Amino acid sequence: MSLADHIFMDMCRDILENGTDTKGEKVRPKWEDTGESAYTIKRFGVVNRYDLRKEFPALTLRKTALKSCMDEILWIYQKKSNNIHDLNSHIWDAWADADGSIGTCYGDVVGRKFIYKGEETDQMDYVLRQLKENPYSRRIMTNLYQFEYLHSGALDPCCYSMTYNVTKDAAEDRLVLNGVLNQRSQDVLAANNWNVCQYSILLMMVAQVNDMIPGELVHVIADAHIYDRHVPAVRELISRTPYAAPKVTLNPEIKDFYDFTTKDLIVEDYQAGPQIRNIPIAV
Ligand SMILES: Nc1nc(=O)c2c([nH]1)NC[C@@H]1CN(c3ccc(C(=O)N[C@@H](CCC(=O)O)C(=O)O)cc3)CN21
Ligand SMILES: O=c1ccn([C@H]2C[C@H](O)[C@@H](COP(=O)(O)O)O2)c(=O)[nH]1
Repeated sequence: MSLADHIFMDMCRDILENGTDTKGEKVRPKWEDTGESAYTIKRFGVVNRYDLRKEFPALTLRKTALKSCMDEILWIYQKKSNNIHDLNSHIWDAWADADGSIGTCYGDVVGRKFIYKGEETDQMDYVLRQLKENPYSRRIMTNLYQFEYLHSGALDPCCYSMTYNVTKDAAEDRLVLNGVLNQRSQDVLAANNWNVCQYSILLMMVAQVNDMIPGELVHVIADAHIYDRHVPAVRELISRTPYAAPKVTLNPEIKDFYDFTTKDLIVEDYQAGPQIRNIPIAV
């Protein structure tokens, strides 16, 4: 039985049993079909730890579209694009303008140039270089929450910072790459495991090109919520019996972060419960 399923089930039960309801309060998101406010049951300050050395944290209660979520993480951190035409899924369509742009958020912010110690770089190149040259630095992070660009982005980034931190596996005499993902807002049914798998794959890619072992992902969520329309689906989902975690690896031939494609993600033995079709997404 996968550990990630247990973490997910415990988090959902905690939100449903101990969370606070935003019903009747002033909230931003709406349901696209009726224009009604999309209320949630929310829990403040959820922290989940995943150890990639034990298993890949894909949910088995239902399948997470691992190639699609890798595609979105490559869109943001590798292609550094803000245009949905560079994305193979349709998850961002509702937020794009007529040209396909989601404005100054996500990939646009990752790719913005700045000068660091006299050289032009961007946030991802900074991380890759620091891990090579100075792996024990405690200053290795990306931060997408840039106040000057928020007004012209389609959505304020939800997963907004990733801090990379290196430890040592003394037995194997190799470095281990860990990460803290900070998320200000989490749609638990639509995107929790989606985001967890994305940043796990990102950690695996960055570890591989630095010859490190992918270690722990610590996911810190400020506002973990279940939308009102999602409650029956969540209750049904967490009543299911999980399977063992799948085996998820990367093509070991890839040595440059910019060479990874979704073809390099190898998913084996992914057994999961039935898909929940047509989850409504609050906009
Ligand atoms: N309310 C809300 N929830 C979100 O999760 C969310 C937003 N808004 N706004 C922007 C992005 C878009 N995100 C999404 C939207 C849809 C799926 C989704 O439907 N995923 C499907 C699979 C899609 C596929 O196969 O490509 C799933 O079953 O997980 C995932 C992330 C995450 N974000
Ligand atoms: O990667 C993502 C992107 C978005 N979300 C969810 C979290 C919220 O439900 C909405 C954003 O609404 P805000 O009012 O801006 O918080 O999108 C997610 O879970 N993961």
